[in-house]
Amino acid sequence: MSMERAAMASMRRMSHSGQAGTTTLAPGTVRRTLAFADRYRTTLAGFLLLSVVTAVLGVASPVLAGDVVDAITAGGEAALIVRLALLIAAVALVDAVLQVVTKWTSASLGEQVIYDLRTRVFDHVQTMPVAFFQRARTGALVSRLNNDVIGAQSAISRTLSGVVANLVSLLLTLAVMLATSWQITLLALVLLPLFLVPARWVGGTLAALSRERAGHNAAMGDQMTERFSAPGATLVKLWGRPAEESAEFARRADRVRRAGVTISVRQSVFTTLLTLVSALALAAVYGVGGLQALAGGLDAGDVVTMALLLTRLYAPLTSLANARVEIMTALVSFERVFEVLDLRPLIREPEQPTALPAGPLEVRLEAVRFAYPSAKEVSLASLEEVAVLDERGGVEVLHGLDVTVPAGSTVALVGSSGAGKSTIAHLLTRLYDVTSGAVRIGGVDVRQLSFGDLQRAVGMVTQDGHLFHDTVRANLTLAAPDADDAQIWDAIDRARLRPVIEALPDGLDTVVGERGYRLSGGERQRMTIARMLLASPRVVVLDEATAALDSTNERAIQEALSEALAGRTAVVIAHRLSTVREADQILVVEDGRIVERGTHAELLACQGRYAQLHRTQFATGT
Ligand SMILES: Nc1ncnc2c1ncn2[C@@H]1O[C@H](COP(=O)(O)OP(=O)(O)OP(=O)(O)O)[C@@H](O)[C@H]1O
Repeated sequence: MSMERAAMASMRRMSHSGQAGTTTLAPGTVRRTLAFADRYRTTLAGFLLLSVVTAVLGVASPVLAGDVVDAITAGGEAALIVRLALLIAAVALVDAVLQVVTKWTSASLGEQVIYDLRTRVFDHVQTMPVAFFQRARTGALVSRLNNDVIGAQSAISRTLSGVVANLVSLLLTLAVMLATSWQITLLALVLLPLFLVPARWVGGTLAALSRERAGHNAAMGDQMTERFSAPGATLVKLWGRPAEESAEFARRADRVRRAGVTISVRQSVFTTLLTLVSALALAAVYGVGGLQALAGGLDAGDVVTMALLLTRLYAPLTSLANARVEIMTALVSFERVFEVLDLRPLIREPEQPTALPAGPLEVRLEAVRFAYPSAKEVSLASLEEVAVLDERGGVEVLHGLDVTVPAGSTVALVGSSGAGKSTIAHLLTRLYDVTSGAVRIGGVDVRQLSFGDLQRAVGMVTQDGHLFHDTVRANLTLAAPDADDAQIWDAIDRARLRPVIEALPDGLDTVVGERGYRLSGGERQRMTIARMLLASPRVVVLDEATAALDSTNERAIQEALSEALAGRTAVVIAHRLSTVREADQILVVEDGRIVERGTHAELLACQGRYAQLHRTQFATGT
């Protein structure tokens, strides 16, 4: 590698040195990183062996070149010169092959580390409770999976192996140089501070600048994802201040532009300086070496060898000078990955799950008390992008509920906003676990069920009817992947959706959802009903839409639901009078307690809270 290229490579490494700075690592990070690296020890050992062989070949070539010059000046035999030339060619050939093998080894190692970390983080994040996703910023989470994982692999594939390879190359070069001419070697080393001082200074300032640039880029990314999502863009159109949004974006883009120019200029000044210093050192080698050769203290070949070796001295030195910053940066990435892997999921699957009984299932809440978990229990400050986590939480929202929903019957939950109805629904589906008491399905505590059994037994239909950016078929068969077209159309018919799906450009294969074909609110709701019908759970938890639907939609949904709930145990957060009237039992929830229970007629007769709600909330219902 030429000195200039080495300097450039070293600069590139420095400008990537993002977050190191003065950061201190969590205790144990180094130990854990080494423990993690241990699984790659065979590949690492192979890589290091290759590095040693490459280093030996690297010094062999200058020594052989010197021998050629000596053979010429000594007026020696032609056969020796040919032999030496062939040897140089052989060294170059072996070196070329080893370069490819080394690249292959380090690339496989690096990609393997990325693969291992990525799949581990993804699998782990999937086990996190809903509360975690409600708090973490998606951008921060995605960055953890992308940037930090790549940063962490560089700790192993580049830094760990790079440091050793550079050290081997440096020591070998120095040894041969010292053996050839200790005076010239000392001279080359005296020039070293000229190399190292600017290298460290620029390394430090570039790291700070890169950090600042990364921060602004991340902020721009966040602004774009938030503002350019359909709901965000709508909000800005309706209420936002586009001029201020633009100014804010332009301010950040400008900072990125300025940081970019400064980084480039500093990099180029530094590279030029390095090239200059190495050229000066080369001049010194030729000058001092030439004079020594004239005085008979050195062969001409040694001068050539020294000059060639000098080009191999500074590259590993510059890399090693910045190794600390690089290692710290990579370790910080590792630490950030470990931080996510260390989060213990709040909702865990039992090791020995209990099986559910066959047939219709009773749902029972026994002395259920519940407080939403605090941020500390479910989240990380760095993923919420706040300095410290919100300490609040833990306030009890359900205060000792006892409810029994007999198998096959429907219970309607009514009450004012914030009373705790959705919270009850979350507990039935184990999006959260009770703080005390128990939720039992078919007599089994939900915490004793396997996730698969619980998911198959309890189906929740939510208000928002979220659809993935995928085909109608994929969205419907989410919980029933084996369903055939006949079953899918049957569910669509029962959800009163056939005309809607038939009118779509590609029928069942039309892409809907986030960026696909838009369905209306009522149509989306019927999609979720069709999904539930296909999955056919024995218990249905339903959060009725609060939004007023037009009468056709309303009737279609009502008919679909009545059919869907028939024969199943159902807990419905009711917003429509018709649902409430048809329920076998109505529970009035207020302030986390059940204040009244009975049928529609019974509750109206007692002229309490339900009667009041009936007059206000359900007055306009059908
Ligand atoms: N994720 C959460 N973290 C902390 N507190 C929450 C969370 N979700 C809801 N709460 C609080 O729990 C209480 C009950 O809320 P819940 O959503 O169960 O009410 P609701 O009866 O379903 O209301 P609505 O009819 O408006 O949907 C409220 O005080 C609410 O602020």
